[in-house]
Amino acid sequence: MKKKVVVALGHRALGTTLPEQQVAVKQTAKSVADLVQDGYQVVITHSNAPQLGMIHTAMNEFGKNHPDYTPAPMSVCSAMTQGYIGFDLQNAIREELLTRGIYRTVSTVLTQVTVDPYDEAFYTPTKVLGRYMSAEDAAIERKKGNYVVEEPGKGFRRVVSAPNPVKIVEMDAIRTLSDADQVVIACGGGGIPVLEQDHHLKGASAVIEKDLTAGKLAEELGADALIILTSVEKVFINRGTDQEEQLGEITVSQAKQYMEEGHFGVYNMLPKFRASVSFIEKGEGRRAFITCQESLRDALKGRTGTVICQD
Ligand SMILES: Nc1ncnc2c1ncn2[C@@H]1O[C@H](COP(=O)(O)OP(=O)(O)O)[C@@H](O)[C@H]1O
Ligand SMILES: NC(=O)OP(=O)(O)O
Repeated sequence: MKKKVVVALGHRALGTTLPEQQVAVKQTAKSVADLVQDGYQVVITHSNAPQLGMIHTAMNEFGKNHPDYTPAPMSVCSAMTQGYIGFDLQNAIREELLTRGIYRTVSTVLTQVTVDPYDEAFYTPTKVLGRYMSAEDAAIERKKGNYVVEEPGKGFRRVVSAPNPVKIVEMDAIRTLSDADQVVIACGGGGIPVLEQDHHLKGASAVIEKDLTAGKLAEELGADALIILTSVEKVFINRGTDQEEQLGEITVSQAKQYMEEGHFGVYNMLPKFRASVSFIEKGEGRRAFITCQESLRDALKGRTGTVICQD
């Protein structure tokens, strides 16, 4: 039976603007095609914060002078990011696979993920989003009930809540496509956050941390490995000090110890460890890889990357 992997793509794999994205996905497609060629079943998820900021600004600010252009809530903009990224990504992967003589359907599943309305995150928004604003624009946002933070010397930015993922609504569809050996892009941007209200799913004004959803997706699929592709070949402990050290293969217990000791950025590297540890602890023989695209094949052969495995 083929091994199944969930690949979480970070900012570098996508770029930010459309021209950047169209270049970046070509390289990303090579990494994904390598995995397919090496015999893995691949399910992909990806970041979306810069794209969400851009789309939200376009939908809600530039339309002000056009009464026919109505604003769109964060959840709708999140759905747009899945389409905007999925379109380029699935076509780049399809093209790369065809170039290698591999015929495989690649599709993007518009995915919703439920969140808990009482999640603590709704009381303390942390996810920074969108363009830098002037103090005047920031005051207008505050009047609308939105949160903003000041980045000294740069300006103000929106911050939204980042609740934990609870349930992947379209999980059966993702599993069915993956079991049919198709390449699936799902849960983009951590999934469109929704609140379950009986039969109704109400979009939430939030952004789910994509690494946490990637871990949940890998758990639900019973994947053999969670691969988090980011901007570093290996993760550091004591980063930025003269004690700095790169992490190679470590156990879950070691990972937990480093997390407690505060070696990882709270909003960037820590979620990758939280996702990895949770995924590994919920099944047998699972591994999590944190590395960059260039090192992926070597990491899977045990030559590089930060690899977390069972104790
Ligand atoms: N201990 C650490 N080792 C390596 N990078 C770290 C560490 N702590 C924080 N980081 C930061 O995390 C970044 C990767 O996280 P993030 O930007 O969220 O990535 P991505 O978009 O790839 O998911 C690195 O570029 C680095 O700046
Ligand atoms: N949704 C999400 O976590 O996006 P980023 O990785 O771009 O922050």
